[in-house]
Amino acid sequence: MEIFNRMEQHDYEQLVFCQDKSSGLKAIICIHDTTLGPALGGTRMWNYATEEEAIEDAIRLARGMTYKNAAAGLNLGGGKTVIIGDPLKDKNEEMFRAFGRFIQGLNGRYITAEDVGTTVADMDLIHEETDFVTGISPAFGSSGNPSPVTAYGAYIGMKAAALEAFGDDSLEGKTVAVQGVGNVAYPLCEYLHKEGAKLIVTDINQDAVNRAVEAFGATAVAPNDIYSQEADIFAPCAMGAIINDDTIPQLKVKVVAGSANNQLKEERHGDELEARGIVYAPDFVINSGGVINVADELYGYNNERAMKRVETIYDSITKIYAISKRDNVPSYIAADRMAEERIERVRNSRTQFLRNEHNILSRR
Ligand SMILES: NC(=O)c1ccc[n+]([C@@H]2O[C@H](COP(=O)([O-])OP(=O)(O)OC[C@H]3O[C@@H](n4cnc5c(N)ncnc54)[C@H](O)[C@@H]3O)[C@@H](O)[C@H]2O)c1
Ligand SMILES: CC(C)C[C@H](N)C(=O)O
Repeated sequence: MEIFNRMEQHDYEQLVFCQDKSSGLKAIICIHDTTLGPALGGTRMWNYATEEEAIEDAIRLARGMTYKNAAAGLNLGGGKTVIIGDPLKDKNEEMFRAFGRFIQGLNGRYITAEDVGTTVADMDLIHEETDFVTGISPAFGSSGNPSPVTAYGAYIGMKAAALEAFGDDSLEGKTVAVQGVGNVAYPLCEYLHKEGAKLIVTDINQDAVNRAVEAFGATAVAPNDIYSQEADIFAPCAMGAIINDDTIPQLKVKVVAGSANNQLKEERHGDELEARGIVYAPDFVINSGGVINVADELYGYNNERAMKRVETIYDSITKIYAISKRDNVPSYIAADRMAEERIERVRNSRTQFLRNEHNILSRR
């Protein structure tokens, strides 16, 4: 990979490689854009097959956070970290503390939180070394695990998408095919079950599947069969790039709405969904509940204030469909525009000179 060429696409600011031999830490922090504020984005731990795959994931996820934070109205830029390793086997205290020191070295340009493969306990270890971490234990006055809040945001975002597709936002009697029943999707299934939706679930982890079958009477299917189910809604809640040339022709649903990041393998797959009349709820908007919740910690966590902002996901998804119709563009483009316009407006208003400790007037 030509790293600088790759960074020039979409104008990435910084890529940081962190290595600590004694703990086995191999982490890549990517800061995409800090126009709106410090880059906030989670840390993913995953057993990547190659370093290139890990870099690519960090890069794609970091840009997603820029758009997510901008669209959510947060004063935060976008970044993300990937740690190379198996979260079930390779974690240790020293690793997360070493990682915390690398974050501290960035002096607030990057703030972390949970993502796939990391937990509140991991964030607490990072917190031993730096304050630039969120999603730490409620015992510290923090918001804890963001996943249940992400799930709530995904649920109300799905209702907004249902309104667009079916003319009614009720999910009662609708069949939802859920891919991955992990930290976000399990509480999402709980909301759906409570509303009377029928659930079809899959996961590569059989225990996760069994839990959902027992708790919600869900129908279990094999991982590769989830795309072709006779369902109303497909909820991707596992990994990215699952809306692609192989899966789109299998879809029989009217809505794609789930928590996974980077659902579209390429942008043209968003065009393809639109061409098939499938209502797509743009991922970085529908899954922004978690970051909205952890970002509130930066002001001194207030659950009521955070949840009020999470509620706006419904209106944001509705607004995206309105922009999509007004501008005659697919919903993923409408969502991108919403985020990009905010970043550009702030970028332009930041051109005035502001005196601080590091400029030409600092000794005056
Ligand atoms: N946790 C959050 O607050 C949050 C916020 C925003 C976005 N997201 C995104 O939502 C998605 C899920 O996050 P999570 O925190 O629930 O992660 P998780 O690891 O708890 O759950 C993911 C589940 O997907 C399963 N899975 C992985 N690959 C699969 C496949 N090919 N087929 C079926 N199942 C598969 C895993 O076994 C796991 O049970 C991720 O893309 C994450 O980036 C999470
Ligand atoms: C909680 C967040 C900071 C990170 C979350 N994993 C996301 O992708 O939005």
